[in-house]
Amino acid sequence: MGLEYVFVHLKYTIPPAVALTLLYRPLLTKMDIYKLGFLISVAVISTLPWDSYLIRKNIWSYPSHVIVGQTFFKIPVEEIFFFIVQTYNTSLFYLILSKPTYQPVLLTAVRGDGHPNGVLNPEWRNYRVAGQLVLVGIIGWGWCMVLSAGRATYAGLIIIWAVPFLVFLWTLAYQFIISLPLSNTLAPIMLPTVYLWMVDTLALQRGTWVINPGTKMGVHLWDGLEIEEALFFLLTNVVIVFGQIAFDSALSILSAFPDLFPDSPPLPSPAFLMRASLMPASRFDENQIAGLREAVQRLEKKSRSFYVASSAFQSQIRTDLILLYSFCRVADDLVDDARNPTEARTWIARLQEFLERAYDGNSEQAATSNFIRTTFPKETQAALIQVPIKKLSRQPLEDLLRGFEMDMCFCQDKDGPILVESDLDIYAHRVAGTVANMCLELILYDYDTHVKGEDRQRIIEAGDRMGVALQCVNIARDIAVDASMGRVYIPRSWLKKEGLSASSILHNPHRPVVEKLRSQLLKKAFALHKGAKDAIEELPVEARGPRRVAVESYMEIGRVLRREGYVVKAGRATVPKLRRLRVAWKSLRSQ
Ligand SMILES: CC(C)=CCC/C(C)=C/CC/C(C)=C/CC/C(C)=C/[C@@H]1[C@@H](COP(=O)(O)OP(=O)(O)O)[C@]1(C)CC/C=C(\C)CC/C=C(\C)CCC=C(C)C
Repeated sequence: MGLEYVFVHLKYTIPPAVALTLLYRPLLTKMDIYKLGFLISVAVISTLPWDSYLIRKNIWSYPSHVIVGQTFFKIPVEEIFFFIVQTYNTSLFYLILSKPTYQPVLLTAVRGDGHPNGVLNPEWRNYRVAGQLVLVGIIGWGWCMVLSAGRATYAGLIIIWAVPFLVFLWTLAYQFIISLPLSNTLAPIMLPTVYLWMVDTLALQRGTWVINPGTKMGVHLWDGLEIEEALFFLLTNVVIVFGQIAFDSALSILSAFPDLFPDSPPLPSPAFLMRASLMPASRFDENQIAGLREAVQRLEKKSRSFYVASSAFQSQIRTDLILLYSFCRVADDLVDDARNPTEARTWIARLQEFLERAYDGNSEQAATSNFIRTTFPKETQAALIQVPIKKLSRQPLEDLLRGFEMDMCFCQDKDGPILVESDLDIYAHRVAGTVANMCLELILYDYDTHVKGEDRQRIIEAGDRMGVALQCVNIARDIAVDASMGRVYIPRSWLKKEGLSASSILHNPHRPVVEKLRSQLLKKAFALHKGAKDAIEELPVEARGPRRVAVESYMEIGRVLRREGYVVKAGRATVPKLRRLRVAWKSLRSQ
């Protein structure tokens, strides 16, 4: 009995596992644990018979003085632990590096000749087949090596065992494997591979495991690293990363095409995921994918805070929040960017009609889509068609439109609708409390939580107050921008106390006393934030960190505004990128 192999783990595989776990822990979701558990089980089950065969055939061996002696099917327990820890570490690399990527937009609808809706991206079919042919060719080559029963045997055995998994995973997820950035594919493969190559070099040199000279080629990648070992670690890491990608591809299909899978559960079974993966790409709705792309671009362009926050959410809720953002943004912009008050009112009336149709149980979805296509500008249509209306109640959307109507009052009356602080509360509730309400509805729906009755009401009310807090920060930030649009959201009663009127702000929004009013708005915002933030901890555990990121990234604008000499871009105080990332990280870690 020996502890040599145990020390390899204690020194080289467990420390990175601990470090990666600590790094990823704030973002770890039930779905990640499910994915990890599934892939580790597959790795162990599929490797056991192969490894056992290799040991029985004496292709590799473990001297008895380096292992503790406990074996399963002749495989030392340390070796079985290796399958687990390697799959775990490489998977965590992938999870960390792929987090910023919003994957559903990488799906591509593919149709060939003879499809009733016409040909679309036919070259993708060639990519799939070409990949399959190359991989099957490699398997054939591996068989020849094995059949030669000579020095290429071990290399051949590695190939005929690992590459069939790759054919399968390529077939399921070739679109993602091709389209994901290299930081999500090549990096999580190569970083652990090169590291394991170095560990393997040490282990072979120390004789922790030994390869039979008769079945290896004797070629070294570098001094001390047999080419077979290099190939083994490379291929196994490719299988692990492709396995993760195939999982994500299925989840993306589920979140991008809810109509194809209306019964999708929050944690779909492997069979359900397989059904999604095997959905032919000819059935993907390219308009839906284009709509998602538009929505993400809109979010990235218009709100850095919510864009950063969105990457902390997992697949389904991330998609729904992005679509909700897109709808709110488009509706707000239609009204704000109208050329005159009549046009703005027309947009509000049309949005109202959209709501009536969307919530009318007798109205066909196709008829609503048709109404949108004939009534709204092209670039806004997808945002309206794709808003996850089935998961949202009607009242907050109605109230949001009433909030936009309040904005219209500035056109009739220079003093506007915000006379006293309670008017500010009503306005902020309508344009932001409602948004918080809808975000919470989506979270509670997507995580399938059973928060009901008083508990649900308490969370929704806290969300409303948090929305009002965020809106106060928004108003404090935009005093000058709003004034340029003829709007003053600071209550007249506050202005009066400073001897001012709405006109004086419109005339000069940079006068020194404005800083005092800005502080007053921020004081209100932070008081509301303080009273509401604890309710975030009552949300489903995986939504807490990301929700904190969304709220805190926005409140950070308020913190920046409280400091003297803040940086202003396009008339607005901004939070520098590094600081935004620091806030996101801190919010994720605080429990
Ligand atoms: C992570 C992610 C993708 C989140 C999306 C959130 C979302 C749907 C935001 C919609 C934003 C929007 C365009 C609304 C229209 C009305 C409006 C302008 C509201 C103001 C937003 C600020 O956006 P921006 O700075 O881009 O606005 P302007 O350039 O000035 O036009 C608001 C300040 C409202 C934002 C309010 C929220 C997102 C609510 C957040 C609070 C919660 C979810 C509640 C937290 C939970 C508890 C239990 C306390």
